[in-house]
Amino acid sequence: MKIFSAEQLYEADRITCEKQQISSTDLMERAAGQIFNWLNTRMQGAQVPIHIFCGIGNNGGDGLALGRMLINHGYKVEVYIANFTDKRSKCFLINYGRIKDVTKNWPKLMSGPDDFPEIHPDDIIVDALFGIGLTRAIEGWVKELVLHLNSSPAFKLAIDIPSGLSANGPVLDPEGVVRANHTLTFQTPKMAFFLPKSGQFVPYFEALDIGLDPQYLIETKPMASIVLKPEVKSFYRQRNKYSHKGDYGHLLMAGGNQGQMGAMVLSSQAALRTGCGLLTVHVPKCGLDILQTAVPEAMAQPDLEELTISDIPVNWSPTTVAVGMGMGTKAETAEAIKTLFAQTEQPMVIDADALNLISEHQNMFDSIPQGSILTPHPGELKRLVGEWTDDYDKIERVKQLCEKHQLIILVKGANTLVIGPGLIKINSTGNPGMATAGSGDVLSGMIGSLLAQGYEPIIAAIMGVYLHGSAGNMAATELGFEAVTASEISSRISESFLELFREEAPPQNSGSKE
Ligand SMILES: NC(=O)C1=CN([C@@H]2O[C@H](COP(=O)(O)OP(=O)(O)OC[C@H]3O[C@@H](n4cnc5c(N)ncnc54)[C@H](O)[C@@H]3O)[C@@H](O)[C@H]2O)[C@@H](O)CC1
Ligand SMILES: Nc1ncnc2c1ncn2[C@@H]1O[C@H](COP(=O)(O)OP(=O)(O)O)[C@@H](O)[C@H]1O
Ligand SMILES: [K+]
Repeated sequence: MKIFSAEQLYEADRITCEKQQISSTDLMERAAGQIFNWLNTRMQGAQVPIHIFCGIGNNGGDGLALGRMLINHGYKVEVYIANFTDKRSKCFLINYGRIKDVTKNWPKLMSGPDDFPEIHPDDIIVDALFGIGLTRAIEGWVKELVLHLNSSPAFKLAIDIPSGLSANGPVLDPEGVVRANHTLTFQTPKMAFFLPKSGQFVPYFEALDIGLDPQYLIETKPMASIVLKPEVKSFYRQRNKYSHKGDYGHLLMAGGNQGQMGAMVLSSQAALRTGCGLLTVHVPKCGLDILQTAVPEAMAQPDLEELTISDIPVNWSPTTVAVGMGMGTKAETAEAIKTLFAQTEQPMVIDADALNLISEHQNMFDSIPQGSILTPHPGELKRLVGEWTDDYDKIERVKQLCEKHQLIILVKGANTLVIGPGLIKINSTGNPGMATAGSGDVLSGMIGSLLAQGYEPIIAAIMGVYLHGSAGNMAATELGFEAVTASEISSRISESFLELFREEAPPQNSGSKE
């Protein structure tokens, strides 16, 4: 599913009106109609007071049009206008006129805190103050209005985007954002819904189809796209009946040091469960027995050193390499990584301490094989790209690094981003139970395994992240967030593959029909 910027959505609106020969007021009518259908399906005429708070732009116009539709269907509605300027949009004005035609209870013009209404906890608030046209933080008494709405426990439904959030820009003032319980957004989700600082304001959302021009939506390169099951399923490659283990790649996994051998155990198990044909682990001598006992399927190649990694021989040409898990950052390990990069051309997975070493020796960037996948957690990422000012600055820094060195870099967390040259993919699986020791090691093993099986690096990254999150979701469903451990995620990798091919139950009632 694509994510467009506010600018692209305005363009989509314009082209839609032009091609479908409708006015922007007609398009607003369609949009408000979808919100009405959604509410009407759920409320079935219930006389719960609905308070609609409108701004003076087109988001406010949506609120007015919705108010009229609800009034026409006998709902109990109060409409308020935050009358902070007389620069009202055309569609707002048309809908302001139209609502006056259907009720004697005209919208109440608010010009300060004295006009704020009391809201009963069981009422419903509709937030139509600002949409994607927000250009600056909400200030003055309108901000006080947002605080007033936020102080109410009433259910809050945001139209298009919670007021105070930018569609694709940083949060300007976290206090001045409506804390909506649910957001009904038009056509496609907004970037803000998926990034940590702004996503917290969008706990639940649904995208309502308002019939924007399909050609524009298909042909326009989005700023990002969300990875959903059908896409991952399309990547999956069936196994040939006559295939043998040599067809599924030989992964070399290097890492571990005294006290952190578990990371390698977790990665190895995850790699095997993800399907690579052969696995060789390279660990310091002290880890040999641990690996051989915990993961009997893997072959083990001991380092020359007892306690740490000092060389990673690849003269036997593994299909690919995953390096760094629990590896430590000793000087001899840095040398081993440098040699590994110099001797390897094919893309590899680079995680954890290998990333920390690269951060310490920035000249190593130039020798990382192109197409390699870097899997930093937030701390490692900060060391790689420096301190960022906001989520968008973080993405920009990662994008630049990807382009400069032709790499794929993950921004891990809720909605992990897979960023590659010219592309941002947003993962849709995963849960906070996965914020647990070793879950990143499982992910590296999975991606390394997919890479070894011949999936393109970008596909291996997208697929690995999706399946890892899906396995985590199954673990959380069965165990609850707190009891999710990396091993529990790993043991559900098989389920995550099977789930790709499970048929969905048909939707009950989407509420988004016209
Ligand atoms: N045909 C269309 O263009 C459609 C527009 N739609 C609605 O239109 C919305 C966008 O409408 P607008 O572009 O009119 O913008 P908004 O309604 O989001 O904002 C209104 C105006 O407020 C001003 N403003 C921005 N930040 C402010 C601040 N902090 N304090 C005070 N004033 C501020 C801006 O000049 C902006 O134009 C969408 O989010 C959606 O709800 C929908 O009806 C779908 C169709
Ligand atoms: N709140 C969250 N929601 C979803 N996934 C999460 C969340 N927190 C962490 N994760 C996932 O868990 C993994 C954690 O990786 P990482 O921090 O590298 O773990 P470790 O270093 O312990 O192996 C990542 O894949 C990340 O996306
Ligand atoms: K809004």
